[in-house]
Amino acid sequence: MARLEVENIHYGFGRHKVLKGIDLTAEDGECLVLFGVNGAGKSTLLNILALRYRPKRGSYRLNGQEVWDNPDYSRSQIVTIAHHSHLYGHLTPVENLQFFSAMRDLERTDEQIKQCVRDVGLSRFLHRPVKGFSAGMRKRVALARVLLANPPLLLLDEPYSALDHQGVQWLNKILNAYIKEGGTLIIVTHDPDRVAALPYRALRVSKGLLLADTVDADFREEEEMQVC
Ligand SMILES: Nc1ncnc2c1ncn2[C@@H]1O[C@H](COP(=O)(O)OP(=O)(O)OP(=O)(O)O)[C@@H](O)[C@H]1O
Repeated sequence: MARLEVENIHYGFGRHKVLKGIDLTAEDGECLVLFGVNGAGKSTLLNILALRYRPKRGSYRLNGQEVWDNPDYSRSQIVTIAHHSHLYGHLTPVENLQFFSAMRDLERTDEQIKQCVRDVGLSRFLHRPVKGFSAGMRKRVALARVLLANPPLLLLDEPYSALDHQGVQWLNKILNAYIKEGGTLIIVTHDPDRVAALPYRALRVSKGLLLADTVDADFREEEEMQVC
């Protein structure tokens, strides 16, 4: 369970100001989907929520606690799946998950770990090094970590990329169950069709701010890419 409260977050790279006063709240069992044009700042915001980037201004509280007061504990409450799946290529899915479990002090048994790998459709690949895997298979291994950790807060950056049709359906089933059990989920995607099966609140990162996604399509088409 995670209740997020973000207030007035600012973040930039050098002189390039990307986020200019982000306010965001998310409750237990809520799914937020972040949309926005390329370069709007969606991944930057996710990196802040994952405590990879520390904003110079603003506050970020998780269950009432300022995250930067105890960053190690805060990180232990979060699993992030970003563009790069952060797997060790020479290790098998089971070994990758054993390592992840040890790093997080999850104390999962080998059987629990194997079951998570089976649950993402990789039964035949339990003991093969990940370096030979396709992008979609790697994504499945990364998502097996979500099943293993069952974190209070889950941050997913383009989780559907590289997944086949069956993979998308399977992922949405897992995410629906996660939300129902009270997990808090934030997804970045460009594709509303992919998340249509989820009960979500749509937000849009635009011009450094986070807005309810009520802007009509004509306006969106006029939006320019916000790259520097
Ligand atoms: N490490 C970095 N160093 C410098 N500039 C960066 C860095 N990361 C992102 N930016 C810039 O910050 C802005 C926001 O990038 P970000 O990746 O957050 O956008 P995004 O909304 O996720 O885009 P996309 O939809 O293309 O993934 C862009 O202008 C980008 O060029």
